[in-house]
Amino acid sequence: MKGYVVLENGEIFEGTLHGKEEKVHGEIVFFTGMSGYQEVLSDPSFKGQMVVFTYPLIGNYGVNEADFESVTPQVNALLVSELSNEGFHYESCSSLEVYCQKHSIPLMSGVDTRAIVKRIREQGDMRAIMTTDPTNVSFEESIPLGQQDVVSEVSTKKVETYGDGDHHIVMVDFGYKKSILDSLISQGCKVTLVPYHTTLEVIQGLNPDGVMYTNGPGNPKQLEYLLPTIKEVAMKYPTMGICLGHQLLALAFGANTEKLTFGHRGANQPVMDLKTNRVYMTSQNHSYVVNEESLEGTGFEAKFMNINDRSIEGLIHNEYPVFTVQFHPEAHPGPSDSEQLFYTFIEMLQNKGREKAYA
Ligand SMILES: NC(=O)CC[C@H](N)C(=O)O
Repeated sequence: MKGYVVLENGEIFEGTLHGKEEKVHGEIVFFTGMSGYQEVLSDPSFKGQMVVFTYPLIGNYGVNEADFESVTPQVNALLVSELSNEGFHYESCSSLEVYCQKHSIPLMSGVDTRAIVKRIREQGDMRAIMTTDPTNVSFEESIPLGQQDVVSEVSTKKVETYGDGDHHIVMVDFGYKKSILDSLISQGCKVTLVPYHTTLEVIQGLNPDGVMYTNGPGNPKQLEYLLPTIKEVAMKYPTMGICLGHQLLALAFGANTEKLTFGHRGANQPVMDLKTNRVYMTSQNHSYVVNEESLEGTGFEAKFMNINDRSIEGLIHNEYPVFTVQFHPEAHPGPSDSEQLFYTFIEMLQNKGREKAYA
């Protein structure tokens, strides 16, 4: 069936709509990895977003049982240039189209993805509506960008423990990727997953060795009411923050965040370690960044920088054993160049301080 995506700037792009016919609203963003569509569609940080893939052929290795980042799909819609329905992989158990149909994820193929991406690069991430009737759409029905309350939709509702390692980590869930949990368990951790609004008292009651603040969807400033708790926790326990977790820790200590014109979403973002000048290729998925000037007086200093646009990619605190990354050391999708940062975190717990962090 013919489908359309209507951008907030008024432009309309057409394609073939597979599955769900009803109108879908979302923020339209683009992902530049050549593979990884299965991790993308199940990463809770994409909640509320329609993802355009810049790689022209999507679906060619099917969908398997192993590579989901969460139990259910998270994206609002997918837009691809050419859709492959072959699963050229021994682990494939479904085609992308069948999977999306089964889970009511609207998938549009045959779209001029290059043109949409160029528009987003010029005008920024914007709202969009996917529909079969482009004459009957209104953006008044969709929430303005940065104002959606998406974390409460994806965060766990209960406290659950995974793994049985020696280091006990409380992982505060803003929409965690399964690979973060897997990375911690493989580093010898027992992980207690808690809801995003868990209080300091509850965390203390769990008696952790360290705390992990996870990735998650939306604008970090929507969660301003959590900042006092986050700061108190970080002053008490060795703490690591990934992506949204990084942004929230920065805000908690008094720094500021801002929205990029178009986000970093892909599997090959070059990031420099400012202490060693070593460059890592990283997996990324974010719209917001910590503003460098705002770090003054927070005790945080920049540890990692994006080589493409010089934005802040990670922080280390001068006084407390706290470090953060804007990128995804757990990879999935993308390179695992920076995976050792989980080991750095474990060393930090063992030293009960930051002396060995980033040694
Ligand atoms: N992956 C993430 O945690 C994303 C963080 C935040 N939602 C952003 O877009 O910047």
